[in-house]
Amino acid sequence: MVVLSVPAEVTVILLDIEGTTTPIAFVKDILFPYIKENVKEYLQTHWEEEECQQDVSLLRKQAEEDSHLDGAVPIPAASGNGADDLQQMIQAVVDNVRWQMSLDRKTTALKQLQGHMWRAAFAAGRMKAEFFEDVVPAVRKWREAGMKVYIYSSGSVEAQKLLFGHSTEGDILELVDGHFDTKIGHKVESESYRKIANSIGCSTNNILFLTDVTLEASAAEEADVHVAVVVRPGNAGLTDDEKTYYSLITSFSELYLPSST
Ligand SMILES: CSCCC(=O)C(=O)COP(=O)(O)O
Ligand SMILES: [Mg+2]
Repeated sequence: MVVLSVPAEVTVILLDIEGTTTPIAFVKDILFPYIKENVKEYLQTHWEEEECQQDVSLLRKQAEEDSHLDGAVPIPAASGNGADDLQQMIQAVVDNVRWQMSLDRKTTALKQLQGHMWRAAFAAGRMKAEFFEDVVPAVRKWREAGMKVYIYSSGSVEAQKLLFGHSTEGDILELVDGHFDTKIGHKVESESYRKIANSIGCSTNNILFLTDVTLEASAAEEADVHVAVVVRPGNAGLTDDEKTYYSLITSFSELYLPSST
């Protein structure tokens, strides 16, 4: 087995979710279709609720920022003109959500609504989150060795907690010391990793970030974070240069902590 030694200065392991702890297929074949199929009904049922209105406001703001993009779907402001107007607005939100999802956009607005929609499905036991089989044993071992374990995903913190709280391995939320999402910044921007270190109270070089996306690895590395690229079944392929440049792991069990036995 290939072994990757974790530098002695590392005290925090920061984990991506999709493609790292969790198969991309679970996200693409279960989580995302649930949104596409249920978004209209969800909006119709919850429209009057404060939380839903906040989600729509954020989506409308995002739609304004996206107005220059090809195929962007605007969300009109409410005119208060009856049921037809409401149905048109709901349809605009549905079209906007589907358009963003067709591009796999990671906007905070989209991720916030998705998190709220998954809440009911997880709570009702209609979904259980999948984790690769090496994840839970490795995370337990790292924590026993004194490491802190944090999550940084484009999925909202609320969605992250749903996944860890309702997994095929049971409730594994207690294995995580904290969560970050795009509210701290986008994963392809190095400033986000400096802010994460600051929020945890450590230096960036105390962090090892595991991700499947080399653009994220590159941004983290620019901030002096240690990185390893995770190669899982179903992940996007890497170029030869990426394979040479980055430390690669195919399982969390390949990480060797000098402090552990
Ligand atoms: C944690 S919620 C489900 C996944 C998701 O919506 C997503 O965008 C995953 O992005 P990641 O940064 O974990 O690759
Ligand atoms: Mg990922």
